[in-house]
Amino acid sequence: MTPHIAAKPGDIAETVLMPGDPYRAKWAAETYLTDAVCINEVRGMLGFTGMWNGNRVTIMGSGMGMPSMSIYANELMKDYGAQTIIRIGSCGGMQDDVKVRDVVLAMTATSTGTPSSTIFREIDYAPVCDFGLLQAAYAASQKRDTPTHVGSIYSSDTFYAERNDLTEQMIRHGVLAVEMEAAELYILAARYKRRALAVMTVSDHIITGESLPSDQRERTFGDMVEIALEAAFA
Ligand SMILES: O=P(O)(O)O[C@H]1O[C@H](CO)[C@@H](O)[C@H]1O
Ligand SMILES: O=c1cc[nH]c(=O)[nH]1
Repeated sequence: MTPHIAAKPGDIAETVLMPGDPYRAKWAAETYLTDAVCINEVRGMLGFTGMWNGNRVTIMGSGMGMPSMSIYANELMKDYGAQTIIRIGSCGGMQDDVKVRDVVLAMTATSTGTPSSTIFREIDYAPVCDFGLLQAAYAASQKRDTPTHVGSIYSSDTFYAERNDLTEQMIRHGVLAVEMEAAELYILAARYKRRALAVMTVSDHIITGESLPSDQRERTFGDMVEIALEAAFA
């Protein structure tokens, strides 16, 4: 047990899928896992362990933002031995050809800083995903009709951005989408020598202003869950 996770040692699988939303975790576990058991309810951060295609998987919320992701990813990697964490998130499209409901695979995540920034001092560290997971996720995506984009994303500290100039620079430099957790997840995976990837569905569009309702963000992003599961066990 840790301050934020009540699961017993062994209750959490080596492979963990993490949406920000704990109720997306519940939906994904009910939809894709067999014999799923709830392994955490502390602070409402629901987590479930079950089986997918003969493989043991945990699906657990990370909360919103990098400080929250940092707490859960640290405890999962350090105290529960998680070897692979795949974020299954929503994101805001930042390019004209990245449409709502498309899938984004994040090779790297830019930020203005993460909870880990202080240890890097003057280094502008470049967080990067696990290449094997990325390859496998891309292969899984190509078996589906949903358009999938691979490239860089922006891990922001704000959902309601006030700095339009930063958004403009991200768009100008080809950043595909904005979300709020991947950069810190990639940094922690590098530190603990584990595998990480962010697989996301576009829920909003920064240029067009489109926005899906909360029930769709919670329960309809199945392609990304399937891609993440296939990639984890490829
Ligand atoms: O849908 P999730 O996985 O929470 O991801 C995105 O949605 C939240 C903001 O609405 C942030 O956590 C952002 O990263
Ligand atoms: O962080 C996020 C997530 C979804 N959509 C956004 O615009 N931002």
